[in-house]
Amino acid sequence: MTMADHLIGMLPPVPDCVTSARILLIATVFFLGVVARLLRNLAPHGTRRGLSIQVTDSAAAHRALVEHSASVLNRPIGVVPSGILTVERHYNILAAPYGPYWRAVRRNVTAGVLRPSNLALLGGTRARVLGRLVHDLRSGAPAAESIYFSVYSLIAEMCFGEEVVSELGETRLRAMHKLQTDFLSVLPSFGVFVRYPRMGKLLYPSRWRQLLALRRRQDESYLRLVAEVKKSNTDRKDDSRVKTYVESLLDLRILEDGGRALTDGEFVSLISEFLGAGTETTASTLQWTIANLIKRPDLQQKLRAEVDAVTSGQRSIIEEAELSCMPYLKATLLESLRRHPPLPFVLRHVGREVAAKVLGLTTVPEGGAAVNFLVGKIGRDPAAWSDPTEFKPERFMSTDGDCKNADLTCTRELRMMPFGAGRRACRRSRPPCCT
Ligand code: HEM
Repeated sequence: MTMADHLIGMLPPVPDCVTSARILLIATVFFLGVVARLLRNLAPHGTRRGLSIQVTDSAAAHRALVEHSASVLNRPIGVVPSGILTVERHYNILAAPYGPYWRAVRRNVTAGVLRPSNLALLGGTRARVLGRLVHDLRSGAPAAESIYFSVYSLIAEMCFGEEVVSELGETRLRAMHKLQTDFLSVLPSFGVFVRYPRMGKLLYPSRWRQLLALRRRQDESYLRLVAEVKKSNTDRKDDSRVKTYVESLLDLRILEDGGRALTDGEFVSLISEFLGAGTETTASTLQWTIANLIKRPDLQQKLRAEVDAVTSGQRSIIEEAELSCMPYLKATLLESLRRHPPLPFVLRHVGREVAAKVLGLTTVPEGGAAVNFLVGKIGRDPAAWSDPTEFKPERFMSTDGDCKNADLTCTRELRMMPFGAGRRACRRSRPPCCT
């Protein structure tokens, strides 16, 4: 007997037409209930309304992400917005399931373009981009926009190379940056197509068309640049320069998958990720750091004194090697990453057994659950940090107190994790003075 039958059974005998009306009413209420639940689950911003577990305890995060990192290797596909691009296996690194492809593309970026020795060779590019940023800010250009575009230009050069980017020109580079920000701002609302592929397309046809159009524009602009990198590579004799990200992707072979090269779809996903992940995180960190320095002229003065000491007050550019002699700059960046981590949480798919054993959760369904590790809250935990909401770089200057909390690798213990933790952490992309 269904719930509707049960309810009808409880009704007193009434004329037929009234019974039909009641059945219709009950059926309508049930139907509306089902539709309401469905729509709640299809919430436009991609937030999962089902089982959502949040971890704010740093010891539990360390146990799960570091001590049991071999068991929590994947992100929950249905909840990661970029998962939408994986429908045809066009994985980026972030969304790729653990396996040969993930290992190959991750190793390629960490041991290649983001290798500290490689980054050290980019001093000239950084100086040029910084010079243009200072010029833009002095001429009154909007600060946030200028910071984001400067970082984007730097990451674009690391991706395609100086020659290809300068041939592209500023107007077209700005258009590409706009495409990237448009894409990132609507990406969360596309999560619905990953969780409910058929129903999502049926209920949100215009959003689906918007996704396809954005992806097509990415295909067109990135693949054209890949072709130009390929062409300029064949013409070039000089091997001493820094290898760009696209060059490394062109050389990459997935050995455990028959030694295949990357597909066009994978190229587009990986380039989009590199430009997006590299720009948003770095620019947001810079923006928060500058905002805090503007609010606190006393901190600005301390930093100025350190810069003057290193450059003897003569130069506006700090060399890579000099960064290790700048403890106050390091402390300021660490404090910025602790107080305002660009990614406020990291996600993992956690199996039922690990959830019970490591996190003490006994209600996780058989297939496991999505777990949010709240990076922001962990970095502001009053049990681990004194005055956690204050912006105090000094906490990282002493050899005792909060200073011991600065281990960004989270290997031994975890008190802040702006770069995540465990095998899926963002490695090798830390600011050079914070490694
Ligand atoms: C201030 C700078 C940055 C911060 C704070 C940051 C933060 C993060 C965080 C929190 C994660 C998730 C880690 C986890 O799940 O445990 C991540 C992953 C990732 N980040 Fe970064 N990131 C930064 C810069 C960059 C840059 C410059 C790039 C590349 C150009 C990059 C590429 C990636 C990639 C590819 C992943 C996915 C790693 C994987 O799933 O294996 N990040 N990042």
